[in-house]
This record gives sequence, structure tokens and C-alpha cells, in this order.
Amino acid sequence: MDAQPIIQLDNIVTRFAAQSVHDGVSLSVNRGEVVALIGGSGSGKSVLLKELVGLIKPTAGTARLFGEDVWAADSAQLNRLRQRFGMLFQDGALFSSLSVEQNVAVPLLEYTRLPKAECLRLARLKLALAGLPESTATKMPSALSGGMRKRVALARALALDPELLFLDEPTSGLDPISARAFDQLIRVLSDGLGLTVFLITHDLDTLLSIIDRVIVLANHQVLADGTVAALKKIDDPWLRDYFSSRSNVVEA
Ligand SMILES: Nc1ncnc2c1ncn2[C@@H]1O[C@H](COP(=O)(O)OP(=O)(O)OP(=O)(O)O)[C@@H](O)[C@H]1O
Repeated sequence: MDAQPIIQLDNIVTRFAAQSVHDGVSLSVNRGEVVALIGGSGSGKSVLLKELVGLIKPTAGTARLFGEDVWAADSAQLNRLRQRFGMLFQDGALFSSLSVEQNVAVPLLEYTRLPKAECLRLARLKLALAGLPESTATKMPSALSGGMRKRVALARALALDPELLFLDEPTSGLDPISARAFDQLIRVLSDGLGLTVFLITHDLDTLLSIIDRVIVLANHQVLADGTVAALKKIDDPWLRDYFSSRSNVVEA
């Protein structure tokens, strides 16, 4: 195992005008871990993810990926970093005017010098990795179910063989069976490819089935960091509410 964390946030402070979102958030994720970030609506989970991938600049503190300070990196360094992680946005963010295989080929065309035919061939391999049948490759995203579109977005996030995957609410909008199948796919990919996964979720089933560690954001800071079993023992009102409002799932 790499001694250096793959993700490291130190003392992140985020303010939007008078609104304080983060006030000294520190956390780290090691290679091969599957870690979930949870917290109430508006607690700053998505903003933290955006700060990590170079989309929103924190007011203070450092965000490191693979040991490199994201916000001190020049554009060439940032480009290299971007090729080492994949990101699955909440809505999938597929290009509606491109076919499924063309969507998955976008990062390959952008970041490699491979000929287009080779990019499309690799795209079809990634679609298979994401559990999609060959017949989906030439379809348009609008012809697929929500679960299949998520898998296409996952295939695209895997296009450049990333070491790290960011997922923003991967199971939102999926029926329970598709959600569990998607969870298992993430775990299989993490175990099989040694992928490090950092995801935002509200889905307790995801936490219970595939997550190694959970980090809780509340009151602008990290409230807790540990396994689900450890978190359930913490005497905190937010955590108590979180688990009790979902107790039927926990018992099941
Ligand atoms: N670009 C922005 N400019 C100003 N305020 C923002 C911006 N992005 C997010 N915010 C604010 O920061 C706060 C945290 O937002 P964020 O989307 O990170 O919450 P979240 O924890 O992901 O919530 P949810 O679970 O509902 O998705 C919110 O109050 C939001 O309105």
C-alpha cells in the first residue's frame, strides 16, 4: 500500500460571501479504500468534491491528490492529474448529441493521441467493464434507462484507466435493484482494479454494502470518520437521526 494518501485535505475553509460552508475540514483517503462522504443537505459535500477536482477554489487550506497540491498546480500538472482520476456526476452529464460509445471515447480523444477508431474500440471495452451489452454502444443516451445511463457515465469515468474514482450520489434516481447492482459493480471494480473510490451518498444501503469508511460532514467540519459500526456508537444527534430514520434498512 502507498504510504502517501491519494486524497488529502488540510484545514479547508470555504466561504461564499457571508456564508461559511467549511471551517477547517481535514481528511485523507488511502490507496484502494472505498470511502463515503455523508452529511445533511447543504453541508458542503459537493463543494468539497469540486475543490478536490479543481472546479471550486477553497478560501483557505490545501487539497492534495496523489500528493500534489491541486490549487498550486499549473495547467500542465492539472491536466496530468485529471488523467489519473475519473468523475461520475450526479446526473451522469452525458452529451445527448453523441452516441454511447462516442460519449465514452471523449476523454480518450481529448487526452490521448490514439486514432478515433482505437478510441471507439477502447470505449466499447469500458462499456463491457461497466456491465453494458455490446448493443448499447451505438445507441443514443436518450434510448437508455437511467441505470444504463449511469453505467455509460461510469464507463466514461473509467476511460483513461484512472487510479481514483469520484462519484457524486451514484445511486440517486435508481430503483433499489439497479442501485444494489451498481453498488456491487463499484466494489468489484475497486477490488479488481485496485481503484480508490471517494463518493457522496445519501444511500445507507451503499454504506452498508460496499464502503470501508464513512466521513461525516456537519457544522462546517468533519463530525466523524470511521466504519458504519463505529459511527452508530457515537452519541451525536445528527448521527442518531441519520441512522434511526433509516433503521428499517439497518435492521434488514
Ligand atoms: N458556486 C457556489 N456559489 C455560492 N454558493 C454555493 C456554490 N456552490 C454551493 N454553494 C452553497 O454551498 C452550500 C453547500 O452546497 P453543497 O452543494 O456542497 O451541499 P451538499 O452537502 O452537497 O448538499 P446536497 O446533499 O443537498 O447535495 C449550499 O448552501 C450551497 O448553496
